[in-house]
Amino acid sequence: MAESQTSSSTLARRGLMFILSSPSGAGKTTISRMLLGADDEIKLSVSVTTRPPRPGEVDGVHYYFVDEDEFDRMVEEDDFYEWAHVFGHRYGTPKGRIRNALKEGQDFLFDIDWQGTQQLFQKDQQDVVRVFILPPSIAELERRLRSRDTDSDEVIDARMERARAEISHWDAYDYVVINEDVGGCFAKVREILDAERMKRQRQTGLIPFVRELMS
Ligand SMILES: Nc1nc2c(ncn2[C@@H]2O[C@H](COP(=O)(O)OP(=O)(O)O)[C@@H](O)[C@H]2O)c(=O)[nH]1
Ligand SMILES: Nc1ncnc2c1ncn2[C@@H]1O[C@H](COP(=O)(O)OP(=O)(O)O)[C@@H](O)[C@H]1O
Repeated sequence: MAESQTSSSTLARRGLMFILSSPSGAGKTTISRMLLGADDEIKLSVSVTTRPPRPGEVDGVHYYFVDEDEFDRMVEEDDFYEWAHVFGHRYGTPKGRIRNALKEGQDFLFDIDWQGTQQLFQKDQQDVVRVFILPPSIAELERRLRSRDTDSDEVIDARMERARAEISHWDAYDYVVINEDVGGCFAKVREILDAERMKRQRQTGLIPFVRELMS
């Protein structure tokens, strides 16, 4: 078969900003890590935080851990796409090289809260895909936070206090997935990502491809 100038399997496309949010403990970190492990085309947007690292968290991989002064400096120098106060700490999305990489077809995963989601959406509606993960019940949410064994009782109580407020933002998302069993939830999140990649507007290589088909 003669090789065509434009192959359908290598069509250029614009990258997307794939946001996963949930009340704390519902499983977004678990799903994020599964997605990053399974899919080479998506990279984590590593946030900057003033929260201390949890055991096993690596600076520059899970977060950039900074002190209050460093965070202030980054705010002053306009280094953030968005930032927010969450659970008494500050979290922000650094600008880095995201804009240019999107043009080159790189996808980014954002594990950020509803405030950050709103800000990113206002800045860049066409590239943002918003997914909200819900726990199957409040009792299970609390069980998961306790079983994770990373936070004190006080911190867990504060996270549970906030859970209802966080859940109330569910309708500001494009997709809502209930994380009952991890495998099922992960499969649904992947389907969403795959379908969003196929959106006509994102497939920038379609115009020359179709032109060639029709010529
Ligand atoms: N707005 C915003 N929220 C963030 C960012 N990074 C993390 N978060 C959110 O901050 C909250 C607390 O995160 P974390 O301390 O890692 O605990 P988690 O709830 O167990 O994931 C979560 O809702 C995250 O989605 C960020 O860069 N911007
Ligand atoms: N579907 C699930 N069933 C049971 N446990 C889960 C499920 N999803 C996540 N977990 C566990 O619940 C805890 C909280 O999940 P995590 O991904 O850290 O949540 P988040 O990032 O939303 O705070 C972790 O110990 C994780 O292993």
